[in-house]
Amino acid sequence: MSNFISDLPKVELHLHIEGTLEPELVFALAKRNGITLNYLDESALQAAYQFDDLQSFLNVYYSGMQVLLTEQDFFDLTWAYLVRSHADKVRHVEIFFDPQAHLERGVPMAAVVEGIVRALEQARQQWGLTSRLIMSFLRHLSEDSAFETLGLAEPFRHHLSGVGLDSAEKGNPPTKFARVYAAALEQGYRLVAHAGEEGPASYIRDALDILGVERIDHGVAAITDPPLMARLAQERIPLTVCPLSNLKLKVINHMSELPIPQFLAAGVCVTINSDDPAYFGGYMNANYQALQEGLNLSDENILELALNSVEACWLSPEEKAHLAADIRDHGHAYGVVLPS
Ligand SMILES: Nc1ncnc2[nH]cnc12
Ligand SMILES: [Zn+2]
Repeated sequence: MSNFISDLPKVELHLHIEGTLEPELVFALAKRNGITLNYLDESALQAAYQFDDLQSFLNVYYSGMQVLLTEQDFFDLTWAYLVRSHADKVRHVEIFFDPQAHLERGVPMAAVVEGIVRALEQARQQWGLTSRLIMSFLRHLSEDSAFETLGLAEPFRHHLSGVGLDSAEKGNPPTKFARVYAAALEQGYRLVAHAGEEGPASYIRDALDILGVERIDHGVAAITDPPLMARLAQERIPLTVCPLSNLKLKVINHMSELPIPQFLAAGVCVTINSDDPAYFGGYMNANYQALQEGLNLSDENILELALNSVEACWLSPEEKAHLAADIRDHGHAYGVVLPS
């Protein structure tokens, strides 16, 4: 691991907290909650992490999270992620959670949100690691279910910065959630959505034009649509790309295929993130490192990607300026300087 990457201050904008559930914690929580698992041990579970596409991953992801039942479980899950992220020099994180995947198992919204928020608050007090929380709707479920979830979130509204859209993309276009997004906007939520991961570039357009999102999660399919690329660059609409995820889910066959150099050259505000790091082979440092090696990126490119994440995040302008200065100082210490 290069020191330039490992010591670089980072911002993570695309992270599913349920996707940070490491095999070790699956077994510990199963034991605590009296749940019998279908796997003999941690290595047998890890061996199941071979995916052909997004759906094959989602099957394992939804099955794994069944060990999460109590507020303490969600605290422990989130805290374990924050410890790893702090070690990776992550200074700010915007976290997705999937309430419907817990509500349908009888876990109350309060246990989920309060457990996550307690860990986020502890990280802020202990390390100054800041965060935002984004409630994601599962796009394979109905519009009615998304509306019901939005209603159940009302008592926790003050903990939630935005809403997102995830799960199986193909066949579940953004248009299905147009009315839910309009209602969320009305309630003051910021809006993001997964689009153009396995789905077409037209889903990215629809997420922008019909849902009104300000940021696209993944968005790699934009590379197939030059006018869309020009628009993303012109409007500086951020893309939260997840390199190891794209590789593991076979969105690309090799890291050298990820269009990061093209996005940077076009002036798109592209960012690097870990998505579901327990399943895809690494957290933030591992994603930056695999990307630099696979694409022969310069340290200047890496610095630009880190600064893009600051631009794209939801901190205040003052907090952003402070973090960007720390990132530029880190570059200076290594002789890596970008025009401001
Ligand atoms: N990469 C991903 N795409 C869609 N839904 C997800 N849920 C968790 N990870 C996801
Ligand atoms: Zn994701």
